[in-house]
Order: sequence, then C-alpha cells, then structure tokens
Amino acid sequence: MAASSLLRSSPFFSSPQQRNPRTINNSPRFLTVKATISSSDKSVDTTPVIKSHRRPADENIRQEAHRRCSSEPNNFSAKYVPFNADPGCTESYSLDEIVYRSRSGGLLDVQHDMEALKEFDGNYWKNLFDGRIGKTNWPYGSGVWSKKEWVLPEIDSDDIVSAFEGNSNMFWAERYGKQHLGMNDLWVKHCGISHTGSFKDLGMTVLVSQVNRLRKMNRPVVGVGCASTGDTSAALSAYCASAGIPSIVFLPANKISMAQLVQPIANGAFVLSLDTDFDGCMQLVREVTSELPIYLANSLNSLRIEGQKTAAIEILQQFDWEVPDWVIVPGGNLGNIYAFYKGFHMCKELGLVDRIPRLVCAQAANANPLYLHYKSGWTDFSPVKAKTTFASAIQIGDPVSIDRAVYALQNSNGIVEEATEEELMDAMAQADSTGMFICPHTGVALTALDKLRNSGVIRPTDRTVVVSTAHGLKFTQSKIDYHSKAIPEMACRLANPPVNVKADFGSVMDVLKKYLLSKESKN
Ligand SMILES: Cc1ncc(COP(=O)(O)O)c(C=O)c1O
Ligand SMILES: N[C@@H](CCOP(=O)(O)O)C(=O)O
Repeated sequence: MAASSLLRSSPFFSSPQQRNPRTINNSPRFLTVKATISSSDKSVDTTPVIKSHRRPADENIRQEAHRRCSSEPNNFSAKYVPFNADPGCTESYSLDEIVYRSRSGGLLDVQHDMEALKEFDGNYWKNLFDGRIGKTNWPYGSGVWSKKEWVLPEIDSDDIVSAFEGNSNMFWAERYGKQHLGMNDLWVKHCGISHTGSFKDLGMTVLVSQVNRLRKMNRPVVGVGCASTGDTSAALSAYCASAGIPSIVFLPANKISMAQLVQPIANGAFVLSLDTDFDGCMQLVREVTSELPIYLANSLNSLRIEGQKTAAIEILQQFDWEVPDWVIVPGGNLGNIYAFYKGFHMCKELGLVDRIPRLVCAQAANANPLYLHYKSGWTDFSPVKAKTTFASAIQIGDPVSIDRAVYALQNSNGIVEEATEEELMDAMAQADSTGMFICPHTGVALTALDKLRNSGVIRPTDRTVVVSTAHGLKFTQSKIDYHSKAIPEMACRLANPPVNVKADFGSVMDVLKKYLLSKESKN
C-alpha cells in the first residue's frame, strides 16, 4: 500500500468526516447534555449524562498518546540540509545526527518532505490545527506540538518535553494604536506570556524533546548548553529540568537582568558567569560543544527554528487565516526573524494562505549590525561591538543567523529599523501606559512601527502585528530606572514616579484634588 493511502486508512484519517480533526478532537469527554424532543410537548430533556473517561483511569495523557501513536502511521519526515543550498545539492543529515553546520561551515535548515505534506490541502491543515487549540491532549495542547507534522514529524509523542507552550495572546492594542499612531488594526502578539517568560520556549521544547530522544537512543549527549543574554538560558534550564537532563549556561557577567539570572539557578542548571559579552560566550560555547558531549542549544541549531516558526502560523490562525500586512520582530541573534518567515512561507506553500506579510526586523541602535547591513544595500556585513542597551537580550554584535535574516527580509520585501535608547524606553513607557507591561525589546519593535507610520510606509489601516518577545516582569529594573528618572542623559518624559505624601487626611486630599483637576482639564 502506498504510504499516502496507508495514512488515509489509519484510524485517525479514515473517512472525510474523521479526517476533519474538529470531529476527532472535539468529541465530548466527560459530560454531555441529552437533548431529546418528546412527542407530546416538544420539550427538550436537558438531563446531564455522565460519560466515562476517554482513557482508562490509570493511564496518563502521555501513555494515552503513546498508545494512540502506535496506531497512527505517519508518512511525514524531515532532515537537515545546508541552508539556502543550490537545488542540486544532495548533502543532508538525519535529525538524529548531532550536526550544527554544513560541510562548508554554513548554516543548516530543517527541510520537510513537502510532497508528503502537500498530499493534504490547505483546508485540511487549517482544520487540523484549529481543532487542536487549547485542548489537553498530549502533546497537541501545546501551540508548537499542535503543528507536530510540520515541526518534528517523526518524534514519538512519548519523547516530547512540553509545558504546553505557545497559543499566546494576541492583544488588540486599541488605545496605543488609536491615540499614538492613528491605527485601528494594531496587534501585539504576546510571545513573552509563556512558561519561562519569552518566545524561546517555542524553540526549546523542540530542541529538548529531540535531545530526550537522542539520549534514549544512547547518543552521546551528557548535557545541553547555550550562550545566553538571559532568555534562552531560562528556557533551556526549565525544559531540561523538566526532563531530568543536565543543562549548562554561559552568561555574560552583569549583562542580564536579575530575574533572568535567577531562572537557570532555580531550575538547577550549571551556570557559568563569564567576564565577556554575549558574542564572547557564544564563541566559547561553540568551541566547548565541539569538544565535549554537550549538545548546543542556541538557534545556530536549526531545530530551534522549527518551534519558533509556529508563532507565525499561530498569528494566521488567530486571524482566521487572514494574512496581516506587517509583522515587526525585534532582532538579536536573528534566528527569530527567519523563523517567522519560514512559518509564513510554509503556510503559503501548503495552500493555507495566498501571500505572506511584510516583515520588519527592529534592532537597538547600540547593537545594530543587521541595520547597518541593510542600510548598505546588503553589500557589506561586518559584526559590531555591541554597546550596552536597555534591550539587553538583543545586545548582540555578531549574530549567528545573519544569513537567515537577510534571506527572510529579502524574500518578504522586508525592512530593518533601529531604536535609540531614549526611543525604545519612551515606546515601552507609552505602551505600558495603555495597559501593556512590555519588555524593552518590544519597545524597540514599537519604535520601528512608530518610524514607519511617521514616514507613511505603514498606513493607518494596515493590519500590523508587533511581536512582544519577553515578559515585562523580567525587566523591571529598567522600568524603575525610567520612572524614577535615574537614567543619565534621558528625559524620561513619560516617567510616572510615586508621590510621597504625609500620612494625614489633609495632605492626601490636597494631592488628590490637584491630580483630579489635572485629569479633568485633559478630558
Ligand atoms: C526578549 C528577546 N527579544 C528578542 C530577541 C531576538 O531574537 P533573535 O536572537 O532570534 O533575533 C531575543 C534573543 O535574542 C530576546 O531574548
Ligand atoms: N536573546 C537570546 C540570545 C541567544 O539567542 P539564541 O536564539 O541563539 O539562543 C538569549 O536569550 O539568550
């Protein structure tokens, strides 16, 4: 039997109705309401009927997935190939190999068997993904693993290490859009409202799951390591801790926030605090992982991109598969901008949508190698020495995914913008004052939006998504500095410091009256 017909004849794909995953996954589990119409009074009997558990009571969701998986033949596959190779190139590697670079030293990419995926049309995939949202089925309750066939199709669900990441909130930035930019269709995709507080969870669930599989196959992986500006290390240590895998993190001393530092410490990682910057840590971790049985978890490893690309698919899904005009992403090591491109492009190639959005990558002016490259007309690329920035997670001067980023931007009619320290901090404060609580990196992305609106490139009615990459609670010190006007040479014009008042009725009444009058005069 051909693999495709085998797939269709499996218990999960056997009839057109069953192939609609809404039907499969939405089946009521515990409680339904009996709705019978009596012949005499036509009344509806709404007596609840208790249904039995969908799985035996002593079976957990992982075991259930394992049992189900063995009866679910799967024709999909993926392998590593050199990134952006010539069509004739035959170099490829199994995902079960430990390899980060092509023979020529270039980046790798995970290539899916697109012909096998194309056996199903766009509507099939939309229904499949939509039908899995927000459920507790292992592993599809995750926004990443709900797209498992497009991510790591061959991994046994039993090997997956997941915190049901993804499915993050898309916030309609009504007030920020209207008052500040004259926009009515502005959205913030809150990828930072997540298990460890940043979008890194999306890629890390994939990488650590594959490591879990490799270790079960007795491959030489004693631990997993990364260089980090704080978010990759948090995600790596949490997912490794969840699976009982040792994690080692290389951090630039005094260059990440306290909240980020405490994450790997709490999760039991082996934390190296190094007297260098992120680029120095990255260099070291690359050297170390080529000598020791430590698996490299940075986005140089293309497995990470496979998880991160699901945020793009999720955006389309959240708009009922309508394509936004713009997506703005803050960029540092530059894996994520490519991940967004890849997710959107895959949806187009597989017929879920008919175009992709224009991408904008936003950098801090203090760490702007991509911006300089873009401004040179993509002619020269030179790493820079990244200077201190409040957007500390993107303080990166020599991004490993530069080639991926250029490819993504060139193929999406993309733009690169930059934000000064004052611009990004004002944008963050402005957004917070409209009900958000964003990180400085999102402030960088909002500054890019502001500039593109002012120049008329982005129009008032363009549907625009700003990707918020980390939770604001990881970066409270920057907000404290701003609101207490403690930043040298910055006006902090939106600072909102607390008012010290004597604890007596008269003093409190005086300040409140003054405050209310100032509000009244603005109405
Ligand atoms: C909060 C945050 N935003 C943005 C980025 C940039 O992502 P990328 O390195 O994939 O460009 C990072 C990490 O680099 C990050 O931690
Ligand atoms: N911001 C990142 C920097 C490393 O990026 P990666 O995606 O290559 O791991 C971090 O939080 O460490």
